[in-house]
Amino acid sequence: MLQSLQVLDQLKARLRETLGLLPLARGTGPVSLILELPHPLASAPDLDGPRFHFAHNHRGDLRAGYGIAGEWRAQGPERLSDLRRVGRSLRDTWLQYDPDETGFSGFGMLGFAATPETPAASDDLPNALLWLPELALIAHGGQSALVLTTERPAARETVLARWEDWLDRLVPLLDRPALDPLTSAHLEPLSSTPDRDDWRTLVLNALDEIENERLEKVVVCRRQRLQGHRHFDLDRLNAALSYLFPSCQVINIRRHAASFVAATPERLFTQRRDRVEADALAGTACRAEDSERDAEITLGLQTCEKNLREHRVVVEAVREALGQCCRRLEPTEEPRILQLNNAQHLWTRLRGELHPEVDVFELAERLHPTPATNGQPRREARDWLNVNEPLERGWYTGAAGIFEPDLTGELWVLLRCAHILDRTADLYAGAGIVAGSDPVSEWRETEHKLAAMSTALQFA
Ligand SMILES: C=C(O[C@@H]1C=C(C(=O)O)C=C[C@H]1O)C(=O)O
Repeated sequence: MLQSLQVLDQLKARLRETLGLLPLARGTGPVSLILELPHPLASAPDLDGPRFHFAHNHRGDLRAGYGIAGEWRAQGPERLSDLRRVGRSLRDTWLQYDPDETGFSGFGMLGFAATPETPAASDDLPNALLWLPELALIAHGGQSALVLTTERPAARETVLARWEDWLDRLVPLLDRPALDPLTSAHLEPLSSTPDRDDWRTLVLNALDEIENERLEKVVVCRRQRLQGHRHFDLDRLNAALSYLFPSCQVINIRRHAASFVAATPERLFTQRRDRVEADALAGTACRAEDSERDAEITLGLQTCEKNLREHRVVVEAVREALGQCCRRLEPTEEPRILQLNNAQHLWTRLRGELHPEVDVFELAERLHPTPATNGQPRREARDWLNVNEPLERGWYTGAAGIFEPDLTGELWVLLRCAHILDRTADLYAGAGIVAGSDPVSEWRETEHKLAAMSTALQFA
């Protein structure tokens, strides 16, 4: 506590010293002040109000945003080009002040629902959202910083008061001891949409489309509602997900009362300058406790014609999409295996060098949705799902991530996720259907995928 009070005093002093550098009264557009934190940051605390949180345990990366310095919403087929226009004007006007020479800059969140037409499920999450937080935390490579952002023009005294208030709320929580674990809780399974029988019909209908060559692959999904006996604690849930899924991106987005949470293994893409890397992840098998059995399952996945076909469809589509915005593509490697504690997947990484001016909005437009979560051909699969899937996906199979002021960044496919309010969690999972798929094993596959979130929820 004493330590955090000292840090608070130091940061406030640094804020007063450096605020004068910022041209708050001149021009328009955001301005960010980046202040180094004296200690490494292991987690980002929750504060009341809107927040987003991205944490990747294996990489040691953490980005969190609180409050709203700016936000832009869009919906419909032009949603990403509409947000791109906003992004471009941000790029031209967003000023960065990094007096501690951390090398970090301000950042924002870009996220969107599975389809451009999906109405917002409630006012929790709009269809597509570009969000600049007022306060942000970043930890990377053993270094951490805090970023304060405001729109210009702004009065110096008002900005100082607001930013000091953020520091008062956040800094005392930074060296809070880790939470003691709770006993694991029983979760009551409520309804599944579709239920088992309707799932069978849905998969058989999809197989008909495939047999009649109208579709090559389609990904169908279900929603499982779970009820806990205590309110789910989002900090504990983040910690449990990061521990159980250290190679996944743990995402937590809250605008109002409800939270959207995911621990996703699938990156839509990472863009750094003119380099891009994207994941093709499709083809799934379970894990086994016994290591010999587990190795057999892995081998089975690597040699299963149905899974390899399902995977190839995604690799080809991602490669084609990247080909439209890359001047050079690296040769495609053989699929490897991505192992999670509840499932293993066929995984291919694709890399390329982008044409100038390509940004996260264009990459998102070209790559999303991949056939890993939608199907092939893209348009036909989406139309078929619009008519046949008995639920709104909302942000499940949409994408979310971080964008930098130069409009590069990284987006993740929103899988292994739940929409959480108080004691109720709606979990989502899907499975790719290709010729040879079987409704019973595809249902089982969704159970394994749902287990990612339900296991962590027991400790939240
Ligand atoms: C659709 C989901 O996962 C996707 C589908 C996969 C498959 O069908 O094998 C594997 C990974 C993901 O791309 C999900 O987790 O809900």
